[in-house]
Amino acid sequence: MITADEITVRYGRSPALDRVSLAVADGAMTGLVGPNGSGKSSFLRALLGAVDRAGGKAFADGDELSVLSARQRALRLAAVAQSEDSGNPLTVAESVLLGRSVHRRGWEPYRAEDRAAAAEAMRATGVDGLADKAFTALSGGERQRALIARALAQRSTHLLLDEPTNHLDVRFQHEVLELVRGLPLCTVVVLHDLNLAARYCDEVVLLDRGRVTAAGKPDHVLTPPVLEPVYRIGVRRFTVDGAPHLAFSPRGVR
Ligand SMILES: Nc1ncnc2c1ncn2[C@@H]1O[C@H](COP(=O)(O)OP(=O)(O)OP(=O)(O)O)[C@@H](O)[C@H]1O
Repeated sequence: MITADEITVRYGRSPALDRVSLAVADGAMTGLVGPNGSGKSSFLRALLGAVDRAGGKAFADGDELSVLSARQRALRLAAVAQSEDSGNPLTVAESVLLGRSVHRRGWEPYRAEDRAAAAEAMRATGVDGLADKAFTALSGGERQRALIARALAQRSTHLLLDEPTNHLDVRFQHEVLELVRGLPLCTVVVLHDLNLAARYCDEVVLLDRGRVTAAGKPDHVLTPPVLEPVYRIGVRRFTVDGAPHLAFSPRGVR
């Protein structure tokens, strides 16, 4: 379980996140949505300890994240950031195996179970056919799937994904989220595509200018009256396959 309690992040004087609280249950997937610059990535960075918090606390399974060592934190949280280093000189298989580093002590060689976990993660994300290809030679979508494979190979109990569907074609967008939703993990996923959030997330948290504007089931959060003032665009809502489906109209803003 992830619990964030009034997290505040500042870059300089202005707060990028202002007392943001949320809870994600085991096995559940929470979507973090909101306009550009609303603080979504900053929230993930605050959980990961990649930015200093100006206030608040964050817990994974009851343990305060800021007091854990980097290794202890990595055993709990696996992450895929928005843009990851593209200068990686490794093959896909080697890159995915890096997710197992946290399970090794010092310079110990990888064990059979590390290779098995990496192979399973590559199969699950459909990059097993690319195992020997250089990471730098991958397309944007292939690279994204390899990064997700690396995070899955880590076998942490919680997963943080920053726009994991970026660069993915429509089929893989759905496949990746279907896959992630089916994992018995506690997942926070930043999504720009509100229709993907509606379909795959158990809960949605809407951020606006660093604050939580709405939170709850997609059905309750992803409504025209909630979304229109935040995104300042007209929103119409339909139902497709039992999930809310939104259409946007720049001229329709109320
Ligand atoms: N390293 C930084 N230094 C200064 N300001 C920053 C830094 N990183 C983010 N910000 C600012 O903090 C605010 C929140 O940024 P953040 O990247 O968390 O938003 P976001 O919701 O993830 O945006 P996007 O949807 O565009 O990725 C923005 O105003 C941004 O300009």
